[in-house]
Amino acid sequence: MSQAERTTLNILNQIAERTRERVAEQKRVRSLASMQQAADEALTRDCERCAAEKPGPDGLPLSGEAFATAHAAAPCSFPFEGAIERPGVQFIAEVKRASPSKGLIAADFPYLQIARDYETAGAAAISCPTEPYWFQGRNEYLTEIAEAVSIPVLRKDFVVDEYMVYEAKALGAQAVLLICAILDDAQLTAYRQLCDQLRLSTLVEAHTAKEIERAVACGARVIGVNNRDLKTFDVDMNAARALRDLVPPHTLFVSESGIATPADVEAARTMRADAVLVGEALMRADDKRAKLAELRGDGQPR
Ligand SMILES: O=P(O)(O)OC[C@@H](O)[C@@H](O)c1c[nH]c2ccccc12
Repeated sequence: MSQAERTTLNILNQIAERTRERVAEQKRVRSLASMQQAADEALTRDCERCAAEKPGPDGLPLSGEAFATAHAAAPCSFPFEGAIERPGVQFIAEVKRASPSKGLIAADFPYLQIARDYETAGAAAISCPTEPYWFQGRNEYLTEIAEAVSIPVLRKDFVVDEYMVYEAKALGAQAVLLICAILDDAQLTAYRQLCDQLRLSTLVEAHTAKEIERAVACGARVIGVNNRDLKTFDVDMNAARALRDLVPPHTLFVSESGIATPADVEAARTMRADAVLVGEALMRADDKRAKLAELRGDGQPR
């Protein structure tokens, strides 16, 4: 697609279109089969870790058939979901250098330090954009962050191809964002099920009642409403509240974007959100731990 053709699309579709080109470029460098293998290896490493947490009667990790039986009875958990289903509003803190609506947010970008600060400050999970052109993200940030912290990491990208799901697993993510507005029903279901197989959680993002319906239909266990309309960048802090009741009771609910004050977090609490996804307000704060404590409304930084 030419630059001229691209500029006639809304920003979300521009990013999705550029992402399809990015995946095509990547596939030339590394095949789908090779990416699938890397994802499988990451899954095997997860299962080994999970087996080590279920030692046999002799205290040694289970192996072979004993492991298979124990694993079938109690498969590896989904740590991202475990982290945000804890009581109270949990924080998914975003490590973001730039965004299409705000341009450069953090000229100084010590991403590992930021991720560690979020973890010490009590964030439940980290969101890491890997989109290179509008968010200035990098796959390496995700891999390094996932190694540096023990809380789960969400890969924030514009998934438009199964390749990106395998890649998320290979990079070390525990969760993947799926945006309803750029995927059809068949893709939503296929990618969500693939995530299940790879033991990746999905945060399925909706912005309209119809999209919530589609998110539920694809089997989403975690649904997020983006308060920012990705087609216009307009932020409406009532977007999440307006759609909240359409989300079934046992589905985890995340209010995303525009959260900047303790009152915004309080609003999330009153709408029974399980988590908030916060980027800019944290990224602009010099002291991230103090800002998280302020947002949480519990005074002292951790
Ligand atoms: O920086 P904010 O306003 O706190 O928003 C964070 C996050 O919700 C936002 O980056 C986001 C949510 N969903 C997305 C989808 C694509 C790109 C970006 C997003």
